[in-house]
Amino acid sequence: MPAGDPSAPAAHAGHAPARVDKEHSVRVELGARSYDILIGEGLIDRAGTEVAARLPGARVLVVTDERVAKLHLGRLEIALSGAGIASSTLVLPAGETTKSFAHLERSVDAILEARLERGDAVVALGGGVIGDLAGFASAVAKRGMGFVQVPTTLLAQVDSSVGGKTGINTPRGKNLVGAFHQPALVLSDVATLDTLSPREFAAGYAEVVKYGLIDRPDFFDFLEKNRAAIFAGGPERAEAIRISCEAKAAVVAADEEEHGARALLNLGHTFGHALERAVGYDAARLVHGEGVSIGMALAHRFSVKLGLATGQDAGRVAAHLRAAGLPTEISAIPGPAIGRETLMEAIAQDKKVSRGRLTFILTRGIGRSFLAGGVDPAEVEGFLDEELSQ
Ligand SMILES: NC(=O)c1ccc[n+]([C@@H]2O[C@H](COP(=O)([O-])OP(=O)(O)OC[C@H]3O[C@@H](n4cnc5c(N)ncnc54)[C@H](O)[C@@H]3O)[C@@H](O)[C@H]2O)c1
Ligand SMILES: O=C(O)C(=O)C[C@@H](O)[C@H](O)[C@H](O)COP(=O)(O)O
Ligand SMILES: [Zn+2]
Repeated sequence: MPAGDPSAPAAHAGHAPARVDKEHSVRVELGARSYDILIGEGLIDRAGTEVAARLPGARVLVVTDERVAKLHLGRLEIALSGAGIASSTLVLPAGETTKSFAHLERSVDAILEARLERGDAVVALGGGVIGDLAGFASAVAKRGMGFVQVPTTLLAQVDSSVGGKTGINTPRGKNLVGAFHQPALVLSDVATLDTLSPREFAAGYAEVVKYGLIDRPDFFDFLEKNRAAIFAGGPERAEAIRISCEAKAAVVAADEEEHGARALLNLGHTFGHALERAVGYDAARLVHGEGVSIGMALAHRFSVKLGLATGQDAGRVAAHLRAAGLPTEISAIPGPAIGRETLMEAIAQDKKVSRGRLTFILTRGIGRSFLAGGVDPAEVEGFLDEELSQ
């Protein structure tokens, strides 16, 4: 259940992480816009040479948040200047509420103030909030300029830094304003995860589990066997990041702008995004990965209710998420109770709604998720009433 300050630093699981002896590289195949995802220890120190190799001559604006700036910005700035890259920096407040029009305006203004040209680049150093916001700023400033992701949360390393979805929230819903804009490089320094709070590490793990639940049952088995090692920072952590990136890269390569199969990556998000909006994006109550965890548990239980999946599979999924310290019930969210109408209103704004009809990602079992269009709102309401009465 969500509890405590999501940004309180602590070494998760209290273990000294084993060093990863191997780097991984995953390619996102998008023709002329293909790019590498580099995964390994200490990669931030190589950021200057890796950026210069892909964007020769570019100057950069680094966008980060206050927490990440204190922990990891210095090394990035040294790496950039060491490679002869001129940089300026914008430091924004940490947290989901930074994905706003106000901070988009600040970010674009910083790009213009630095007199960056279209061939220059924005470098996002941080979690998914900074990646989504800075990526969107780089998509709209000068109608699109260079963009590099240096993700520092597990969630960003396995999901948000890959695939080019950028955007901001509005009070009416999550990510309702945005653009597809692919990075030129994703540089995932897994050592940055050592400073992440246990709560934020667990939140990112929900998106890792998601890939197993979509269509990789073997990966779900791997996660069941290796969860403790992943949380302790062993080599299995980088392995799980690599497999997650491979899974996402394959989906994105097949359907970059979500005309079909990419929507499977939204497993758990129809409910999850509605919950995030319902709490006003208040991280003290719920962060994105926790919303996805509850949403995936709900999607499995909803599938059981519709006669599609077995209670045994839904139970196995919820048990794994709970063992990782993640919430699986709406009632686990602290604070005032959330009403069915609030959730239905948010669900009606979901971007997968087509001609007024709801689309959910449902499942026939672990690793057997599918897109279900035309879901009856009355079925959803009945299901939510059951869930909210518990
Ligand atoms: N674009 C996509 O495809 C995509 C995919 C998944 C999620 N998202 C979005 O990503 C966002 C969530 O991202 P997130 O979970 O990374 O949240 P976040 O960016 O808010 O980061 C979580 C917290 O961790 C702190 N932090 C970041 N790196 C740290 C580090 N190395 N050490 C210590 N603290 C650190 C941040 O300051 C913040 O307080 C949501 O807005 C979600 O909608 C986007
Ligand atoms: O990359 C995708 O596609 C995803 O759906 C990944 C999700 O984990 C992520 O939260 C994404 O931002 C959701 O996108 P949205 O289109 O539902 O806003
Ligand atoms: Zn997500």
